[in-house]
Amino acid sequence: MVKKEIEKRGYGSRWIWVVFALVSVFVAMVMSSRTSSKIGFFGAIDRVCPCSRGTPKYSGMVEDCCCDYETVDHLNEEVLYPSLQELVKTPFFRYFKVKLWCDCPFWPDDGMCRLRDCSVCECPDSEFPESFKKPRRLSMNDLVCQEGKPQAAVDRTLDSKAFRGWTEIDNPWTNDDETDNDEMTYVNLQLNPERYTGYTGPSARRIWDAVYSENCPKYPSQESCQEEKILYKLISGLHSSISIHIAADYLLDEATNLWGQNLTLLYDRVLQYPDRVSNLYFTYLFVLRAVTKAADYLEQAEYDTGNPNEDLKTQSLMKQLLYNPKLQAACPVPFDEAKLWKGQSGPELKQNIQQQFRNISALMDCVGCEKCRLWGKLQVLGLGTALKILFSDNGQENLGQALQLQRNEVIALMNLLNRLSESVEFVRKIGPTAERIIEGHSFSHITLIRSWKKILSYAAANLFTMKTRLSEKPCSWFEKFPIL
Ligand SMILES: Cc1cc2nc3c(=O)[nH]c(=O)nc-3n(C[C@H](O)[C@H](O)[C@H](O)COP(=O)(O)OP(=O)(O)OC[C@H]3O[C@@H](n4cnc5c(N)ncnc54)[C@H](O)[C@@H]3O)c2cc1C
Repeated sequence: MVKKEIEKRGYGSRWIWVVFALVSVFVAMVMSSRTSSKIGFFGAIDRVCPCSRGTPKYSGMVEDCCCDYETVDHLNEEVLYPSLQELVKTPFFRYFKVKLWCDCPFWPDDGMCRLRDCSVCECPDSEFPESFKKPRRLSMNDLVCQEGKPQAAVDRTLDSKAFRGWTEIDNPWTNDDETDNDEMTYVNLQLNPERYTGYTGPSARRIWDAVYSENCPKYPSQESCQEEKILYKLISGLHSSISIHIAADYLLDEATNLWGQNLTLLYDRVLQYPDRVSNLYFTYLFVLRAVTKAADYLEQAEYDTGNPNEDLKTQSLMKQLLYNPKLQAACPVPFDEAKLWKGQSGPELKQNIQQQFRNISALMDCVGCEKCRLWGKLQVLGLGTALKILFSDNGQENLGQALQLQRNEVIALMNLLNRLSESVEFVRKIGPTAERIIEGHSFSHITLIRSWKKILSYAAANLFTMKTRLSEKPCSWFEKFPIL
């Protein structure tokens, strides 16, 4: 009788639909979580329709610059990125002179100072030609010193060419005394790519906190003047670039030594904060402006490493880059430095900010991972060189007369520009895909879980009402269950 009554009222078929709907939601959830675990950080790129790009997220002028996002992307992809990739491989640009000691002036009692002894492991002089100025080869002790992480140690192997020194003039924006001394070592940058090293936790956090809170006035604050904002943006842009390199070359599986891209990290640390992306573009244009401003100086510099063929190639690559017609036409003045340090307080402000930047430079000696210290020092010196180029003419017409650069500064400057160019290219190429995957992924998860929870609580609370409503004249599922 009951069965007949159910059939007469049509409950049977309707309940089947309810069960079917619930099972579908469940299956969809399972499928989604499976897909996402397969997606993980990688591999999902093929699933995303390349046509659904929509309008670019970043458009218009890069803040405080004279060039828009689309132009930067285009110029970087077409001109700068390929040229810089070639340039940094040349013998002149691949060796960087650096003091790798952990010689922190701010917190001498930090436990990481145990790194100091390990970082300067002296090797027998007979291992290297005289001209190498005491380079040091990686020893087993070095590995022990990198907080147990071999990927954080710097490979000090050099090839058989060294170069002649340039003038040695101190950079007022940086802390290090760049003159040659026993503490300096030459590093082949090509053997030490900037990538994931496993350096994380309180030691890394302490450096960034010190950089931001102690040296960079908090931003955005209303009182911040233009120059202070610029210092903040330079540091933030550099920080974004470091994070992007970590994401682009990440140790996915330590057991199998598998390296690849970590899109979640890219999203979590950079992409989800549009200001960090725009600060990257700002820093890139700032450094590019310094390079183009010093074009005449850089063109005439001596790129002599004792290898005439390679040195000619370096000179020619530099010229191609500095006087590229596309660059000159599309973005002739990427950043206008003339508007800074104006007014009565200009000179004092400049001195203060110079001191702040010197502190940031000194903080690089506190970085508790050798490879991070290497790239941190190189890039801060690169920024210091850009600042020196942009702000050392004091309004003089002829920059060439006021400017004198060290070889190491030029190496740091061009390698920094290359790092930033790689980051801009990575964001352009991978950014939209990473955003779609991560945002779509979390959206589908959250939406499905919420729907599922709502259905269960709705069903529990309204079982009786639901039964009554189902017995009414059928209508659309959406009218019956507005929560869907
Ligand atoms: C000089 C230096 C070089 C390093 N180089 C490497 C390296 O080559 N390889 C490697 O694996 N690790 C490197 N590290 C460590 C790395 O930068 C991170 O500190 C580490 O991976 C831990 O990351 P986190 O998630 O705690 O956030 P962190 O990147 O440490 O950021 C700390 C805090 O700074 C803020 N922040 C983050 N990014 C920005 C930004 N772009 N602008 C403004 N604020 C920001 C956020 O509030 C964040 O919580 C380096 C660290 C330093 C200080």
